[in-house]
Formats: sequence, C-alpha cells, structure tokens
Amino acid sequence: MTRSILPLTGRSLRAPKSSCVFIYDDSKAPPPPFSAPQGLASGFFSKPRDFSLPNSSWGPEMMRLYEQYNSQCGEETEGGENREGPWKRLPSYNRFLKYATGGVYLSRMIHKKARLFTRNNRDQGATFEYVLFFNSEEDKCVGVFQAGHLLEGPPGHVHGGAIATMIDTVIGTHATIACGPVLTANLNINYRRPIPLGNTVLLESSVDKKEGKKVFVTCKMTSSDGSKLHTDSTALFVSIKVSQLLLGS
Ligand SMILES: CCCCCCCCCC(=O)SCCNC(=O)CCNC(=O)[C@H](O)C(C)(C)COP(=O)(O)OP(=O)(O)OC[C@H]1O[C@@H](n2cnc3c(N)ncnc32)[C@H](O)[C@@H]1OP(=O)(O)O
Repeated sequence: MTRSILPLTGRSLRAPKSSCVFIYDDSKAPPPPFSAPQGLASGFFSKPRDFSLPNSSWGPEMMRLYEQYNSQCGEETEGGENREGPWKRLPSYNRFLKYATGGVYLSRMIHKKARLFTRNNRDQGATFEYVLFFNSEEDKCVGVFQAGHLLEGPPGHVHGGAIATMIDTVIGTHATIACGPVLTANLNINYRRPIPLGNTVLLESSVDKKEGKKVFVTCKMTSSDGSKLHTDSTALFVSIKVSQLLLGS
C-alpha cells in the first residue's frame, strides 16, 4: 500500500512521480502517524470524514461514473493482497491541512473554524458533490461532479463561478500531484453550454507542460456521457512553499 503524507516543511514536499503529495489512501493504510501531544484525549485525533465517498444524494449518473472509475482502482483484496488498477480515488477532506502529518491537530490550531468551501455542506446534495480519480500511468485526472440546487446562476442552471470552482479543484489537484503545492496564477474558461442544476458532469484534465515553477494544465468538462462539451479551459499554476501560506507571506 502506498501512502504519502505532506510534511509542513519547505522543500521536502515533492514526491516521486509514482506517489501523490497531499493525498493518502485511507482504504488501504494503517492509521497515519499523528503524534498526540501528551495529555490530550485520543478522540482529539479522530479520523477526518472522506467526502469523496458516495452518499444518499448521489443520483444514478453520479453513481454510474463513480463505479466506472472506482472499479478500475487498485485495492487490497480480502486476502490482504494488492490488486493493481490504473486509477486511484483521491480522498477529500474539508480542510487541506488534514492531509499533513499531524494535520488533524494543526487544523484545530490554525483558524480552527476554516473549511474548504466545496466541502462545507451540511445538506448533502445541495451544493458540490464530487469525487476525483487519478491515473498515474496516463497522467490524467478526472472529476465527477453533481451540481446541487444551491449552485444556481442562470435560472435552473449552474453558476459560472461554481463551474470555475470545480475546474480549479480538478486541475489544482492535478497540478499538485505533478509539482507539489501550487497556487492558481491564471485560469481561462470558455463556457460552451450551460449545465442544468442536478446534472452530473465529467471533468478531465491533462498537464501540458512544466517550466520551472510553472505548470500548465488543460481541462474539459462534458456531460456524463461525453456527448456535450460544457467548458474547455487552460490554467497556469505556480509552485509555492506551504510555509509561505502558513506564515502569511
Ligand atoms: C490537494 C490539493 C488540491 C488543491 C485543489 C484546489 C486548488 C485551488 C487553487 C486555488 O484556488 S489557489 C487560490 C487562488 N490563487 C491565488 O490566490 C494566487 C495569488 N497569487 C500568488 O500568490 C502569486 O502571484 C503566485 C504564487 C501565483 C506567483 O507568485 P510568485 O512570486 O511565486 O511567482 P513569480 O513572480 O516568481 O513568477 C514565477 C513565474 O510565473 C509567472 N507568473 C506568475 N503569475 C502569473 C500570472 N498570473 N500569469 C502569468 N504568469 C505568471 C511569472 O511570470 C514567472 O514566469 P517566469 O519563470 O517565466 O519568469
């Protein structure tokens, strides 16, 4: 089983191509090596919820695409052996800090009420329901996104900002896998066709090139059967040191 955990220090953030920074696979891993300061209750380090798993709000198209990719993910069999698969489901928590070594602890120390807004949804299905998969052999990332009724922009359809959010999420994750911690420097979106509320769409990203601190990524968003193009987009991400973010510089 592979597990890569982000240490919150400067340069050691990049992982070999075969592993993913910021990402670990709960399904196969022993508990992370969070070290509780003495005197704190062990419940303080409860495992964060993985929001990328199905819930009762997921409709048939969302479930179909989830199953399509999840069935191609490597996993540990009941016999304890590793089954190979080209795809990996990327767990998703409501704070990036929770990916870090000791991150559950840190997330309670630093802006403890802060939450990733795409995962700050108490009403399942009302806003962003999504799951990301990564294929390291093909260097492809896909997102399956079901748009809830609270994402309305034009009547009955998804707001362009919510669409941009999901694009940024998929390509930002892909850029992070490719280069370690990054921030979006530039995002260009061509909105080709509106997305009806409640629909499930598919996002597919590819890394075009890396140039020093820069990584260029493209993304297409289509209907769940791939027949309609909703958006095509390009983005530039620039590598940063996480310590810069935490120190506010
Ligand atoms: C598990 C993780 C999942 C993550 C998913 C979610 C992803 C969400 C991502 C986000 O939403 S990030 C939040 C929105 N973005 C920001 O707030 C970024 C704000 N901007 C910055 O912090 C800085 O401007 C930035 C880090 C992007 C760049 O500053 P630097 O000082 O590091 O860059 P520098 O000036 O050294 O430039 C490096 C190269 O990038 C180029 N560059 C920088 N900004 C650019 C820009 N905006 N457009 C075009 N090129 C740009 C710059 O010209 C230069 O090119 P060269 O190396 O060829 O000289």
